[in-house]
Amino acid sequence: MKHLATLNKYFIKYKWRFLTGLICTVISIVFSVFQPIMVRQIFDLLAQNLDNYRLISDTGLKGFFRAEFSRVLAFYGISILLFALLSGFFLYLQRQTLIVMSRYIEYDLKNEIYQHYQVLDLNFFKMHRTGDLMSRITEDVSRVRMYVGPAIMYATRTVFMIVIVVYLMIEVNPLLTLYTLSPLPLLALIIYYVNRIIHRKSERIQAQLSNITSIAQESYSGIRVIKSYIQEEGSIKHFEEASEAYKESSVSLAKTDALFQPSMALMIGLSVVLTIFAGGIQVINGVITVGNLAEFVIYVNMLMFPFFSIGMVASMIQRASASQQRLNEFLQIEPQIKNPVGARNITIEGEVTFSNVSFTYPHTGIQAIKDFNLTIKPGQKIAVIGRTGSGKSTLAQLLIRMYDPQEGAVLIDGQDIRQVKLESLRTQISYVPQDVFLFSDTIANNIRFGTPEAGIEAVQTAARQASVERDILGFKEGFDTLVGERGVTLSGGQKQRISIARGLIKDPNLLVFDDCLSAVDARTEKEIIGNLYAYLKDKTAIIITHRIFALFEFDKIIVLDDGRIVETGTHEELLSLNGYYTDLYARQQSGEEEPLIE
Ligand SMILES: Nc1ncnc2c1ncn2[C@@H]1O[C@H](COP(=O)(O)OP(=O)(O)OP(=O)(O)O)[C@@H](O)[C@H]1O
Repeated sequence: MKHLATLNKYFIKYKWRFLTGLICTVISIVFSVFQPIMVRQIFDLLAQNLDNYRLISDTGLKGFFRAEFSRVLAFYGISILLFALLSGFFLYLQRQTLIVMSRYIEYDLKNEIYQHYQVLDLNFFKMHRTGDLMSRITEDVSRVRMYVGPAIMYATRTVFMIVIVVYLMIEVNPLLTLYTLSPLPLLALIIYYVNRIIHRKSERIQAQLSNITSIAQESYSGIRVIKSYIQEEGSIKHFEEASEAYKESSVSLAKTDALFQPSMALMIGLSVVLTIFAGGIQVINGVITVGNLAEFVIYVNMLMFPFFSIGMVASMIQRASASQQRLNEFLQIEPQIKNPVGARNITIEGEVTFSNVSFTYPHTGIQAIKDFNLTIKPGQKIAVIGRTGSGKSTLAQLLIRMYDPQEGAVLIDGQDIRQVKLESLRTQISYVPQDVFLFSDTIANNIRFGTPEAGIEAVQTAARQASVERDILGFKEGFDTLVGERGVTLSGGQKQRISIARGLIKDPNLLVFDDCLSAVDARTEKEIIGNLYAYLKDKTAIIITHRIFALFEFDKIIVLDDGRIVETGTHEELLSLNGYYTDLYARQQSGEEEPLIE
């Protein structure tokens, strides 16, 4: 329960709705208890006067009696109807306030979680599975909503209903109250356990359903691989197995569900029988009236749902508490990469220094960069080359502060980037990552992703510089073509070039290209490099690559191996060293490695 205390801030935020909801609950209950009271009065009136009526032989008097009875019955009938309407109206208001409040809280909570996801650093996302992250914002929030909405509503209703009705019952006869209420706690207990079983089974079904969905999703995405390896049969079998498990669980849930309603009816029937039996004896003994007995039968029915909801609410609260605990733990995670106190803005000129930098990925313990030193002057073009896993991308990640080094510092224009405002740093560096990611949006919006204010001319220029404009204009909708599932399927090279255009449109002084030409053909690569030459004229650029671009005159080429610089120099200087670079160059030329671009 203590975990749910975090939600109190929302009850305070929506205090007026909350209070109105509680008041409406009480009013609705008060109006509803008039019904049994009036039924009692009618029964007693009839019981008291029926004998007298039968004894009257005078037809005129009989007619008068009957008319009088009809009038009284009509009055009670209309009153009961009126009170039922009023009770129903306030019930409506209660739902309008409390359930609507729970939807507002759900909205706030989802936003709070999403905002927290946005501030958390890369390390967090590496350590958690996407499914887990998704379920926080969907399942956990919806369970918590069940607490702030329905659970609170049912709990308040239950408390007030039990207090008011039991008070009225005791007023009539405490002993009969005891008899009548005796099966009800048992009912609450049974409901609680049955509910837990139902939820456990529902959760299993939910997990199996999402398994089926992922299997289907994966097979749609991988349909080309499935078909080319003739694995259709295997894929069908895999799906059938998952479906079978889902079916078994669903049938099992249906069986439990089927028991639920009849057990409820049995409990209600038991209570009514007990009331009539014990109450009948009390009536014969003259302790209570026939009206009281009728009144009690209605009370028992009125108490059924509240007792039933005790079990339901208890299990709702339990589940919400577990979910809120998960949410609290998550919301308390502080991002490791954040703005320090007194963070400064920076206007990047383009000087980059790695000073004795060592970095180990925290969750794997892999040391990717070891005592790394490098200075890049403003306007210089640097190539970082090295075999796979040598630490090239890690350098880029450190430069845009996706991670902080454990030792040493990364400086831009002489300032330690840990002292600079993150937004200021990242808006002035264009980073084109190795893994391209395009959003399900138009090509134009994908290009202007980091600069939403950019006009279509700027988008077109960036596309031209990235040598992708021709491809885009070839699509029917041009720059308005939708990308992804709802739109066209782009080739790997087209995606890479759109991603490059996204980096170029920012027009910063410092750019990092992380192996982002791997999927384009040699001719296009040459074209892009030609365009980049002009574009990068006064800018600082770090180009991470597997391949040697002999055409591009780099100020410095750095050869990285196992997180360390093993060779450094210009193309000619490195060739004269007869080392790793020469070897790579020779292999590229002989076609053993990827081809040399010339
Ligand atoms: N997010 C990560 N978490 C843990 N370890 C990582 C992560 N990214 C990279 N590594 C590890 O750090 C080392 C350097 O990886 P990095 O991606 O920097 O190499 P790279 O030279 O860019 O390789 P490639 O050319 O294949 O992209 C590798 O051993 C890799 O397994």
